[in-house]
Amino acid sequence: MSPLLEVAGLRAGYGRVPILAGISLAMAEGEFLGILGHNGMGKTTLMKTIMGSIPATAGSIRFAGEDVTGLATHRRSRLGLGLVPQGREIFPTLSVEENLRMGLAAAKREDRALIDEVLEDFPRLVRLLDRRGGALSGGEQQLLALARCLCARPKLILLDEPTEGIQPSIIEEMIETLQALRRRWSLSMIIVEQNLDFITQLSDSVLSIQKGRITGEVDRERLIAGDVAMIPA
Ligand SMILES: Nc1ncnc2c1ncn2[C@@H]1O[C@H](COP(=O)(O)OP(=O)(O)OP(=O)(O)O)[C@@H](O)[C@H]1O
Repeated sequence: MSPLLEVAGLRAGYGRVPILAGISLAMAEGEFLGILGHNGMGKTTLMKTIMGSIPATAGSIRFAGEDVTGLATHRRSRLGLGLVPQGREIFPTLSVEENLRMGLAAAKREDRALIDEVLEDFPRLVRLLDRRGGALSGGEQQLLALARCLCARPKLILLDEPTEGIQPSIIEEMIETLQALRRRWSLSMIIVEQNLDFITQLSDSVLSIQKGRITGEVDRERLIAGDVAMIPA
């Protein structure tokens, strides 16, 4: 079976500054792939280039059997790519419910029932539907960003540093939510993280990224042992 996502020789950067130096990776449908790397190694740039908000300067991105390298972001969304961005980017003055409606904009059909289905996996958000996004805790905002992304029914979610600045109790809840979503929906996910425990619990395999290159697969036993000496800063 062909991979759901296939990235080959991908290069991208900001102006004349190259950041991604030829990234290649492939993942199957249903897979949860972790990408581990320190600050500034190019994780967010990779997510944005796959999503299309940063143009690729070389290489290719194939998703769900199509070459999407030159496609606009909204067209990639329609094909089933979804991004939960670093820093969450929820709308602070809109209510939780309104934020979820914004997620419907990327959906194939704008249907309130899509929101209700998503909320079944987010009981904490059901209690907060009328609250302004800006009045939620960081962890609640992260759950909202994930739920908003799910409203568009993505096949592949790109989850960029979801644990950044979030209290441990909500990180546990996020792990449980993601595991439940995985069981209930046919989802694939790329999880970009620095949090070893989070990435280990959720990923089928983990790649390390350094200075815009994938430097290899991280050994699972060493990950579980918390031994990250092989990923120098
Ligand atoms: N808008 C921008 N303009 C210029 N350089 C940028 C821009 N955004 C990021 N960079 C640089 O690109 C490099 C990779 O950044 P990126 O955000 O992809 O890293 P990261 O691995 O996601 O790390 P972090 O966790 O700190 O976000 C860094 O050196 C960063 O300073």
